[in-house]
Amino acid sequence: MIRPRRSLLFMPGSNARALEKARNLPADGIILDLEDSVAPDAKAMARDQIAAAVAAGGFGKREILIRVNALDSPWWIDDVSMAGKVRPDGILVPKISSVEDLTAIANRLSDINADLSIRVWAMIETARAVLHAEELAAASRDSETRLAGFVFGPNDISRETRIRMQPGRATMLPMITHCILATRAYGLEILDGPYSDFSNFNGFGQECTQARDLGFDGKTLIHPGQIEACNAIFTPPAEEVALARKIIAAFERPENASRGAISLDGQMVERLHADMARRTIAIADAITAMGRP
Ligand SMILES: CC(C)(COP(=O)(O)OP(=O)(O)OC[C@H]1O[C@@H](n2cnc3c(N)ncnc32)[C@H](O)[C@@H]1OP(=O)(O)O)[C@@H](O)C(=O)NCCC(=O)NCCSC(=O)C[C@H](O)C(=O)O
Ligand SMILES: [Mg+2]
Repeated sequence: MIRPRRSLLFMPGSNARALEKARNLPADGIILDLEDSVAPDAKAMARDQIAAAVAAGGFGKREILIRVNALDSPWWIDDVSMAGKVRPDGILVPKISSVEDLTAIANRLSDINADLSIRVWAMIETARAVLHAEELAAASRDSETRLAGFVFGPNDISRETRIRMQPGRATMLPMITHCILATRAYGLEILDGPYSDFSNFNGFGQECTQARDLGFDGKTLIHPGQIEACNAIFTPPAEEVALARKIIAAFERPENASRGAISLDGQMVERLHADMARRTIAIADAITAMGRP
């Protein structure tokens, strides 16, 4: 099933007001954070607050992920145990660097008999994760890993590697493309990292457009003011959807039944374009079904 993931909004699990607001924000998904946005002495309170919020429900069709703490922290076992009980759509695990890390999470989920519907998302935000991106993506062939996709983490990458984050992201493009290729080779999804300068709407729009064109499925966000623009940029434009329907209709005509390539409005169109068109329509229909812009 195709699920729109244009916009996934992070919110600190310690911020009760943000958790309450989440139920009415037009993001495709919500990431309830226990990691970097929560101070060490607030971890337990945030865990309880997230558990209560997810158990209470009311998030509609929004995808709910819980970002647990990293495997080298003292909190991750309690975080994963809580997530296993309250059954979000998935958990997002920061600083995954090896297949062994994925196995540790899978084992913990299995030990607590966590529902199989809970998927695992890996943050790719260490040098080792980028270097091993293909190996990590390939681990999804073992269904026990529950791996659904990657979320790129530019801030931690920058912290560890000293590669600077710059407008246009020239410094990070090679690794971004490398990660996108790894996910697509194994049929996984990938979301872009957040844009921290949340009052810079121009810069944010440019980064969303770039993310879409690079092939990301959507972008993670840090402020509600980023949702609308992000949704608009990742929504297939009406003319693209109309063209997609035209391509499919053209291949369904009896005279084209045995043709691989046809001419449509002066352009060569092949069956691979019909495959792409079907995906565009599926995404557009899924967005419509969510009932929000
Ligand atoms: C960035 C913020 C700290 C800014 O907070 P604040 O100054 O309070 O914002 P506003 O006054 O503009 O807020 C207006 C209203 O919107 C609500 N709000 C704000 N942010 C959120 C949110 N993320 N989710 C839900 N609601 C939110 C406020 O409560 C106000 O509501 P109201 O009372 O009705 O007026 C703050 O936005 C924030 O904390 N953002 C999330 C930070 C976060 O989660 N960070 C972790 C993810 S990013 C990361 O970890 C990097 C990654 O791993 C990497 O390595 O790259
Ligand atoms: Mg990070």
